[in-house]
This record gives sequence, C-alpha cells and structure tokens, in this order.
Amino acid sequence: QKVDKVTAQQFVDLQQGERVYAGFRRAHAKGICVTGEFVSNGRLAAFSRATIFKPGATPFTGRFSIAGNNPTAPDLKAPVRSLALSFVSSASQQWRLAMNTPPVTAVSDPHSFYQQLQALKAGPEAITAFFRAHPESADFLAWKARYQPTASFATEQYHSINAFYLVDESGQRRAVRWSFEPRANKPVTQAQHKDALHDELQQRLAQQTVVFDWVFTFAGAGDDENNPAKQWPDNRQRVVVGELEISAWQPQSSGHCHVINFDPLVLPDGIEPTRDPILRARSAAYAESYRRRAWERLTAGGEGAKND
Ligand code: HEM
Repeated sequence: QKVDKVTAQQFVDLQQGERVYAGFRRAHAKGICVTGEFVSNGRLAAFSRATIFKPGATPFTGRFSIAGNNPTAPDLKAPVRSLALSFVSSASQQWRLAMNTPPVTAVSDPHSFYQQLQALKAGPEAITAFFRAHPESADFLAWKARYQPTASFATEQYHSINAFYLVDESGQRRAVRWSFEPRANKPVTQAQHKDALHDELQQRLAQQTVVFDWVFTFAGAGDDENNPAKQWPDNRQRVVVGELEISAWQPQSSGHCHVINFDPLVLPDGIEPTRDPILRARSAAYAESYRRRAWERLTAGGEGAKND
C-alpha cells in the first residue's frame, strides 16, 4: 500500500490493529507509573536556559512501558522498552519526554515508518524485504544485533532518538540528543513470567531508589539533527547533567501517568524542536491516540467506539 502522506488517524488505526483495548494507549499500552525527582548538577545551564537545568531538584511523573498495543502483553517478548517523563517547573514551563531503548530509528521519514509497521505486522519475510529496501536502517540493525535485553527496566538505556536544540541565555542554539544511563547493573529477580519487568521494578523500589544519569550528546560538524536514523560518532561531546531518582511506583490505571499525553513537542523555554519529520508525526499520532483513549475512559468503553 502506497501512502504519500500518512495522517495521525492512519498511524493510530494501524498501531491499534483489529482488537481495540478501550481506554489504553494505542502504542506502548502496557506500563507502570513512576514518580521521583531530577537533581540537576548545573552543568547544562550554560547551554540551555530551561529552569530544570539550574542546580537543584525538579519532581516528575513518569512511565515505564513496553511497545505494542496490548496492555496485558508478556513483558519479555516486547522488542522495545520505554521511559516517559513529565516535568512541570511552573504553570508555563512543562516538558514531556518519551524515550526508547534503541538509540536511532530504522528510517527517517513518517511514510517509511508507516511501511515498517505494516511490514512488522505482515511477518518476518516482509520485514526482511523492508530492511533490504532501506539501507538507511544500517545503524538501527547494528544496534539490534548487539542489544541484549536485560531482566529489568532499571538496567536499560533510554534514548531521545530525535534531536532537539538547547537554547542558551543569548539565544544560541545547539543540537543535542540525550539518553538516560542506568546506575543499576543487575536485576533483583530473574523472573520470566508475563509481568516480569513490572514485578522486578516493584520489588526493587521496595528496597532502593532507581537512579539514571541524564547524559546529553552534542551534534558535531556534519551530524544531521533532522535524521533520527543516523547514529552520531562516539567521540561527540557528552555532558552528564544530573541524576534521575525514581522513588515510587503506581499502577497505570490509577497513577497520574495514565492521563498524560507524553507529546515530545511539549517543551519548556530553553529547548526547541528540530525539523525532524518523525517528531511532527509523533506529536500528531500521540494526540490522536490520546483523543481516542480519553474519550473511551470518559464513556467507559461504550460510546467510545463511535468516536474513532
Ligand atoms: C512516526 C513514528 C511514531 C509514531 C507514529 C508513534 C506513535 C505512538 C503512539 C500513538 C503512542 C501512544 C500515545 C498515547 O496515547 O499517549 C506512542 C507512545 C510512545 N512512543 Fe511513539 N511513535 C513513534 C515514534 C517513537 C519514537 C521515535 C520514540 C522514541 C524516541 C517513541 C516513544 C514512545 C514512548 C516512550 C511512548 C509511550 C509514552 C507513554 O508512556 O505514555 N515513539 N507512540
């Protein structure tokens, strides 16, 4: 199927599939709410005027999740794990971030991303043919070949994938990507069951906080900030900007994260979006998914279907 300009509705129709789980996200449906604070060390304040990067702590609501449309899927079968965060520094300064375990996407435009999702649904032969036809997937495939999924949300790395601009006090912009790098290096359980990652996190948080370093990587000359499929070289400048400390969890059905749309274009002063077309497509699709699930929750699944 050739789709020249994929709409948010088409994306969400494809992602939700035949079976609609009313009231849940159409992608990354299974997750768990977390809360805690980010403690900034002040090292990014010279590059971004965002309040959150001044020295000190900012609380957040977040969500760990696994990719897919099914809110009861087996944790360890999902190819991608995710971390989303929402910071509210003041009434006018909010930041929503949604990160995944791969450092890059397989493709750099929404149309190809849509075709990749179609190929994934069609099966192994279709996806092999898709990657053969898309040489730009090389960096993603190299990551996939070396990636070893762990038995814990707390021991994974989560990446912005898309680049953004930091804007300093004088208005100067610098392109960056970021990642959250785990301090923990081994799971507290080795469970294999359906909710293994969720249970491991709950057991871990009963004993200790879960800590990640927040690391920014600056684009170098020749790095295209509008192409999320291309890995930047390892020697780029990196700045560790502070610690993300997760201290508590809540079930997603009753926790605050369930009603948040982690739209990656909700940005505070001091952070700006690049022209990466995947970023725009994400924002539109998240809004459409949010529109559907919010309506279904309001109408308890009944009338909700009529709103699709
Ligand atoms: C065109 C490409 C993409 C599309 C169409 C898409 C679509 C979606 C949709 C519809 C949702 C559910 C939103 C909601 O109801 O709140 C979602 C969730 C999510 N997406 Fe994407 N996505 C794309 C690319 C990406 C990329 C590149 C990343 C990682 C950087 C990512 C990370 C996430 C995460 C972490 C969530 C879950 C957020 C949460 O916990 O609520 N997505 N995506």
